[in-house]
Amino acid sequence: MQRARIIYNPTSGREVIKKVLPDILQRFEQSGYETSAHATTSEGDATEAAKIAVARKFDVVVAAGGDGTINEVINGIAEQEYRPKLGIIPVGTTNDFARALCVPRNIHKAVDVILANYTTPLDIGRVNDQYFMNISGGGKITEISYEVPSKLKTMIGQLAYYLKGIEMLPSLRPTYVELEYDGRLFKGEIMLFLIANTNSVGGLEKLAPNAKMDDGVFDLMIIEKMNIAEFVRLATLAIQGNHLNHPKFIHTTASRVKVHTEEKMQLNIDGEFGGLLPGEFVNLYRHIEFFVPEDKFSTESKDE
Ligand SMILES: Nc1ncnc2c1ncn2[C@@H]1O[C@H](COP(=O)(O)OP(=O)(O)OP(=O)(O)O)[C@@H](O)[C@H]1O
Repeated sequence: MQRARIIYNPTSGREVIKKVLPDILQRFEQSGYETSAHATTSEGDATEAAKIAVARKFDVVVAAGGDGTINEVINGIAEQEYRPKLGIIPVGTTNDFARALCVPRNIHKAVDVILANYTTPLDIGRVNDQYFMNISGGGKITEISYEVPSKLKTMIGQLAYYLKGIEMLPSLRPTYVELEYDGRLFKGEIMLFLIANTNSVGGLEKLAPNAKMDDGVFDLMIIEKMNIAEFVRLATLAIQGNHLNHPKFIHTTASRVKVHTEEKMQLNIDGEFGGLLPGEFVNLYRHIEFFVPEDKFSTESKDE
């Protein structure tokens, strides 16, 4: 019998997961899984719970929460030799991973995806000793999201990020960086750089429209020094997907990126604070098997 471990964050999003957990457990049991659940207690606990699930050789781990929880679970699995298959139940404030994986935000439909039992191996990013699924980056603007208190996030959701973003804009300033990527070099002042593994970044689905999760490369985006008015204009273009030809927007792909900075620059990993740069980003090719909807993924992966 297959064994599944559900790691859920009871505080994610609007705290709905707690109420539906018995139903979810029952659905897994009815599908033939022996299932147990772990409620996370604090920051980092999902990583520990995932490591324990690996040690106990669970066949399937399900991460139920927002992007923060899913990132923590990935951090518990990615460095291990035995890696259970990973399912996602998105119940967070931001669910960029789920969007990238085409996993529905309806809890029962997300469970349907897992129980349909179709998986595909996807790339995972590593920077220094941390892992990310969606996006990493640095620059003054990326220091926004984790300054939003989590209470506020639960109350007003996504809007909190935008309000905080607007408030932070005047403090946006360029930083000098040196970026070495697949043997090439960029030197200069930038507003921010982003290293994306998926095309779903902070709800901007057209930011890296061609990013694929199983090609072994990141989309590297560099926004060169500009004034705030220009930056706001570029951000507006990005929402519509019309930013790619902007003269100060550099867009390329790379499987390895090394970043050096002279002044302190914070690293953002999947929307959370990830320590300070320098850093080396490595794409781990098709590293974890994810449950995904077959109709959205099967043709894509068969071609390659
Ligand atoms: N019991 C808990 N109480 C408080 N915080 C917790 C608890 N369990 C986990 N956390 C922390 O909450 C953080 C945010 O959770 P999560 O990402 O699941 O939800 P969210 O904040 O609603 O959504 P998102 O991160 O997508 O915005 C996690 O990174 C984790 O460190």
